[in-house]
Amino acid sequence: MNTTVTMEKPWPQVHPATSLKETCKYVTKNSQLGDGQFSVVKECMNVQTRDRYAMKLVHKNTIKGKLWLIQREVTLLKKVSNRIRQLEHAHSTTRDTFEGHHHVLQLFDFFETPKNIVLVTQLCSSGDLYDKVIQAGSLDVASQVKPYTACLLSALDFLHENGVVHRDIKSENVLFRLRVRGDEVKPAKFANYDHTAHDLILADFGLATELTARDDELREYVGTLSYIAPEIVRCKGIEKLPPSEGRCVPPYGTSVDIWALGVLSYFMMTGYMPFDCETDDETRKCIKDGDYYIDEELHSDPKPEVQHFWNFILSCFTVDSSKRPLAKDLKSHPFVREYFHRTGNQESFPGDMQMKRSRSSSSIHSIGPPSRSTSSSSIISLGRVDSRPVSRVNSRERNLNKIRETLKKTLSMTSISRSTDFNSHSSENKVFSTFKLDPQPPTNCLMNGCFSLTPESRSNFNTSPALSRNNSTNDVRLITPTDEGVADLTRQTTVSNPCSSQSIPLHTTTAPKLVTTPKMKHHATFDIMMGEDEDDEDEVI
Ligand SMILES: Nc1ncnc2c1ncn2[C@@H]1O[C@H](COP(=O)(O)OP(=O)(O)OP(=O)(O)O)[C@@H](O)[C@H]1O
Repeated sequence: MNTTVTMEKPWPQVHPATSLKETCKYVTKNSQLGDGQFSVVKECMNVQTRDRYAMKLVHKNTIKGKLWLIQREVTLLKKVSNRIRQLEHAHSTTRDTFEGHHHVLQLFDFFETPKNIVLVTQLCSSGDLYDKVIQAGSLDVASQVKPYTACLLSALDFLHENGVVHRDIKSENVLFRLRVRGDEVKPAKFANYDHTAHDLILADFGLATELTARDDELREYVGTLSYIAPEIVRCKGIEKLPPSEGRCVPPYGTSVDIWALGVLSYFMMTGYMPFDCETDDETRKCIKDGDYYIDEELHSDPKPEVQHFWNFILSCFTVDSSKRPLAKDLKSHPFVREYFHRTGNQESFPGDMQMKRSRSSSSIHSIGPPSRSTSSSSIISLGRVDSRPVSRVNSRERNLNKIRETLKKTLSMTSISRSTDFNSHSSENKVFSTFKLDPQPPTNCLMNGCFSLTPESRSNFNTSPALSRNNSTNDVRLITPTDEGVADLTRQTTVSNPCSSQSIPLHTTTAPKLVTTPKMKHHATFDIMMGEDEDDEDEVI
């Protein structure tokens, strides 16, 4: 995992003109960080602050009729990000090793262009957990599985406390952020676990939803098959039932994320999925029965952390969701509790002796490493969306040992010492245990989802650009052709990127287009470089 601390402020060479002072302008790299079913994600830079972000571009054509999905994602990310900032401003920290709110993807800005809905988020360019597990074969239980699980638990606790259920916890949605501050490097004496856990970010809120009072009726069949809880499985086909019958299906809540966390921890530990079978129906049956594959050799490993792991999994895989522990309860589980400040109330968990064995283990379970879940493998069978066939997440590779031999790399744990007692939780080790959120959002960021910076000028993504701009009441001057900053910017055709020696093109049409609309505000200037895609020609807002 590349955890290089990046301090430089590369790419665009914008004239430090004061006329750009209030302009929020982004340029993107041509290459993609990733893509999803509806979106392309690119690295971008605010040309004024030089802070680097991820820019998720959701092409409007791809979400026709499903705009509400993006609206929901933005609403949730905005709520969560606002809450994170509140906590930051209040200097609110716990004595836990991980601050849950630091590990949830932050939204910095969002706006709409004629072609795209654009989300500017924290940059997580250090890979994802899926790749980390696949490359290693499986992760080290003490130094990796435990802290990653604890960190995710902390993030889930934060989300659940704030009424948000993620519904798509999986390794592909766990990213590692770009480090932006030099002082985040942990001194060796505290590095008794893989400190990339501090970079871990839970992303993709595409299926997340808020648990309002109304949402005690969460009965949507959503998620990714390998990770869904039994109560979600029971919602399959609910949209085809008459309403009276549909209401008889028990609703679900935040505990679906706890189940998925169990699946994810299991995947980290073993490199394969607990419930996957040859067919989707078999997988669903195993999930409903809580029938997961147990490797006898691993299960009988007497190491305390391994035994604690199995017990943790057992707790997460409690089939009866009303008995499944909450995130805050699991923080005191022996598997992860060393990362959390101890309170008086210690949750009791079932003892190892009560652990049940998988009844059908190897005969039906598919224990090959899973193939990357593409976005289309997320189940989205919501009433208002066309049901799509559920594709399987996992490949059925059987030759586990061969693949493991090929893929397994020796984990570099040489810097790991085991001397620190994290139970003592001195404020001293806390200093190095989590990070300060950075970069701060640009002072002129939107956060109101419109074309202008003014809160008055709100957009619900359907507002026409002209209307949105007209509503702006911000007293800013218009860009004129003689605007020094813009002129400088637009004179450039390429900017050399010191990092990659790649040229970052800056288009030349910005200023003339901007000045043709008299009411357009200075703030509403965004340059979105879309790369080579013909449809993605430069956009000016
Ligand atoms: N903040 C980020 N930093 C770096 N890469 C990112 C970031 N957000 C997303 N990505 C990359 O882009 C991919 C797609 O992002 P995301 O999952 O949010 O899009 P999506 O359209 O919602 O996808 P899905 O169809 O899986 O729901 C991710 O798998 C990841 O590789």
